[in-house]
Amino acid sequence: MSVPALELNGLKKNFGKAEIIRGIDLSIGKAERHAIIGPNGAGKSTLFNLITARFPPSAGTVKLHGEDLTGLQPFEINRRGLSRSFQITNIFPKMTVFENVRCALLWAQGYKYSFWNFVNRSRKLTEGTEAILEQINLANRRDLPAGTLSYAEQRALEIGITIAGGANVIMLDEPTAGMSHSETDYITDLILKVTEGKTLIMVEHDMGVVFGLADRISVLVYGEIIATGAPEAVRADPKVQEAYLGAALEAEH
Ligand SMILES: Nc1ncnc2c1ncn2[C@@H]1O[C@H](COP(=O)(O)OP(=O)(O)OP(=O)(O)O)[C@@H](O)[C@H]1O
Repeated sequence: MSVPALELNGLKKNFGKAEIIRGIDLSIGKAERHAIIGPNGAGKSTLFNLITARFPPSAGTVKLHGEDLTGLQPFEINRRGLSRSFQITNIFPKMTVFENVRCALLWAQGYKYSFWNFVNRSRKLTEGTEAILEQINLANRRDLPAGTLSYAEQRALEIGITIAGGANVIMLDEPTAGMSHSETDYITDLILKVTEGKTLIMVEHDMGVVFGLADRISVLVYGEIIATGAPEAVRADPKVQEAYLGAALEAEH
C-alpha cells in the first residue's frame, strides 16, 4: 500500500482540563478529497490547527507523506507540501489581485520583503502568477485592488494564494461560508479544478458541497471521529444520522 498523504495517530488536544480532540486516527490517501464535518464546537478547526502545527498536540502524531511533523514550525510544514486557507479572509486588500498571488509565490519560493527590483524582472514569477490567475478565473481582474473584488472572488483569490506554492496537500476551512447558492456552485467547481490530482482536506458545513466534492467523509463529534467512509455510506450510517447529519440535512431544506 502506498504511503498516505496524511496520517493521524492517537491525536489529542486538551485546553486546560477540557479534552477537545480525544484520540484521532485517520489516514488520507494521495489525491483523495476528504471532508471533515460535524456540529459546531466539535473540534474541526482545532484539528486543522493541530495538523498544521498552529497548536502542539497533547498526544499523538501527524505524518505528511510518511514523515512525522512533530516539532516542525508551520512554515516548515508548508515547505513540505501542505498549505491551508483560513476561515477569515486572508488577502491584502490594497494590493492588486496580481500582487497578492505574486506575493504568495514569493513566500513559497523563500523570498521575504526585499528584492522588489529583481521581482519586477522575474519572468518566471510573472508567468507563475499569471498561470494561477487563469486557474482561479481572475485573469481579467488582475490589476484591481483585491479589496474591490466580490466576496466569492476574494475567496477564489484566497484559494489561489493557498495553492500558489504548489503544495500537494491543500486544506480549506469552510471555503463556501457565507455564499449564495450560485457563488457556492462556482467555488465548488473551482475547488474541483484546482485540486485535481492533489489531496484535499476540507472543513465544510454545506452538505451539498461536501457530497459534491468529497471522495470520503469523516464525521467529528465531541473530538472523536464517529464515522469515516464514502459519502453514501456515511450518509446512511445511523450513528451519523443521529449525531449530526439528520439535523444538518434538514437545515438545508
Ligand atoms: N485556544 C483555545 N482555548 C480554549 N478552548 C478552545 C480553544 N480553541 C478552541 N477551543 C474550544 O474547543 C472546542 C472546539 O472548537 P473548534 O473551533 O475546534 O470547533 P469547530 O468544530 O471548528 O466549530 P465550528 O464549526 O463552530 O467552527 C470549542 O469548545 C472551543 O471553545
